[in-house]
Amino acid sequence: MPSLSLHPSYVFSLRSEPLLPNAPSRLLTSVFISFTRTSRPLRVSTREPNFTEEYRNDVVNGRVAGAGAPAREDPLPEGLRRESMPRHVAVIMDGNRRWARARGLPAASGYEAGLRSLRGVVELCCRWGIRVLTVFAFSSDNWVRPKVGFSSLIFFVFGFLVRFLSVEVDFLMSLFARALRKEASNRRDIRVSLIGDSTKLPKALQKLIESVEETTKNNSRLHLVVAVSYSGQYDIVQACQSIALKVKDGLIEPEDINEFLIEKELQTNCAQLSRPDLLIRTSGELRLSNFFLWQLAYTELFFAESHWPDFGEPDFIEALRSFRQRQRRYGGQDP
Ligand SMILES: CC(C)=CCC/C(C)=C/CC/C(C)=C/COP(=O)(O)OP(=O)(O)O
Repeated sequence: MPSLSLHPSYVFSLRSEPLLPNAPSRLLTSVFISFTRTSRPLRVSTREPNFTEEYRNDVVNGRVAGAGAPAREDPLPEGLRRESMPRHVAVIMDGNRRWARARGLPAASGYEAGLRSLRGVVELCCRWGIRVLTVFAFSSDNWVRPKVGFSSLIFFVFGFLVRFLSVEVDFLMSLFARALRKEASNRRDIRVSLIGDSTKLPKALQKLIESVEETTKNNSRLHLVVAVSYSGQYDIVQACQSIALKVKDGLIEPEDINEFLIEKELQTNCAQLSRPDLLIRTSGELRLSNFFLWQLAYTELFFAESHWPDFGEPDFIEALRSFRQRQRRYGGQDP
């Protein structure tokens, strides 16, 4: 549960688990340590723009990453059809803390349960031929959440107030690191990418991300994209900054700026992502919370009541069945 950054290159995590199932008391059971350092430069896109009509044609003709049918798939559950499955599903994994709070557990237990849920959804995407899964794991706005400090450490060492420590940021970072390490060693056919302002992440995590992206870059069954320290506004701002620099350097004129150019500079385009076909948000909240703002222009939205740790196969099937009923017009005429 508590997690400390005692040195910029080291993330030191302690996790507590209940002694007995459903018991309110918690004892320490495990310790995780991670280290290394580096920084990751922002990648510059060289892809052609893909906006609305062009983009739709690209998807239909299989030119967008994640488009086209994969080779190995399970039969689909009743009510789903191969031709009406989304290629790219994006998820706002909301409700982890509420799930934990409802059980008298610390926030960290909610995130651990959320990670288990994510593993289940990744598995289902692989089985059902969904090619891209983007998960909103940590918003640029989440940095204001509690981070453990020295006083918390003292409390912790003396065994007091353990259940009141809310050290979400560092814990989440160590959870990402563990999950990434596991993914890199799994040797499944899954490509993992991260989008977001990686310069804000601990150096050890930046290094790990770089190596996982490199190790998995040729995998093709599923592209799992984790949005960390990401927000839709951040993405648009960094795209504008990049365009402004090009204007300043005389590479383009202000009149050249259009939707294609902006889209080209977005981090999603740099990661060679198609736009999401379906966005799922769990936990009953009906908002976008600064996730993909540009990219959701023609995305179908589905809001589930379950908290993310409870989101399982039946919920996913319900979302996909709902997606199947939608008539997508991309702002154009009826089909
Ligand atoms: C490797 C990897 C991607 C791990 C996934 C871990 C995970 C489930 C992260 C979710 C993070 C997050 C801020 C969710 C929002 O729920 P919340 O904390 O705001 O919950 P609340 O709405 O109940 O307060």
